[in-house]
Amino acid sequence: MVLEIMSQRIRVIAGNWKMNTVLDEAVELVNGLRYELDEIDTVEKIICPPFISLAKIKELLQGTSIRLGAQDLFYEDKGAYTGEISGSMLSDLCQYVIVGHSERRAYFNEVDEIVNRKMKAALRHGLKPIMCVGENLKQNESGTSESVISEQLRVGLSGLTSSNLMVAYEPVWAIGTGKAATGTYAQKMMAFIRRQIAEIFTETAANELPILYGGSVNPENILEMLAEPDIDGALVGGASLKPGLFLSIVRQAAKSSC
Ligand SMILES: O=C(CO)COP(=O)(O)O
Repeated sequence: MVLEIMSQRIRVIAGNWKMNTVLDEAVELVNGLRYELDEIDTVEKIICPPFISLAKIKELLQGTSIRLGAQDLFYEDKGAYTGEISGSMLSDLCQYVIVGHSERRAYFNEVDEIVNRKMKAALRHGLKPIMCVGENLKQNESGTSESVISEQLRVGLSGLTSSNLMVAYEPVWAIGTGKAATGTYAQKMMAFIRRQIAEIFTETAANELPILYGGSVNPENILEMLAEPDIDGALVGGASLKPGLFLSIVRQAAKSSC
């Protein structure tokens, strides 16, 4: 029964380029990836470049199976919010948007209430949000990981009219450190996340919703992650900037598809 439900979820590998690549470099990176990535059809492949490259990359990806995502959005639709980018601006450029990444929570004071407003804005504009949750090192060491994540989910997902989204579990201590969580630990946390989602939405929604692991994912550890029943894919940072590494991760994910 569990296996049957699992097989209904798709494999997803998303690349979060963060604040890397000027336009020319972004074009070069996409050109180095798109033909080979396009051929892999059992994985949902998403790249999330900086805002300024989205329009150009949209053109380069036209007619391919590679999806485009933004790294953030603002919760208002338009107006006097200097520097911000709204869901309405993104909706004809990309299909996905990362919301509540731990770097935004840490450096830009994005509290759960803001994450929630951004989730609503994304859904309002037909974008599929990838909502990030995860504990930091201190919370991990003090044994409060589950309560931290539970609160992030409860507030972040409150009042949503749709569960057409993904969740990324990214333990902050594993991001950019080269120290990925073990598959066993990530599975434990992600099974917990799925149970929380069942309570917030429904059992069916929880079974259908892809949950991705993020934090030092590379070609060496991707299979360990994907062998776990509640890990449907990965949100990849550093390794998504290297075409060879990203392709290797996606290829392995394709082989591990049910
Ligand atoms: O933050 C991440 C993806 O959103 C993970 O980054 P790294 O893969 O570089 O650890």
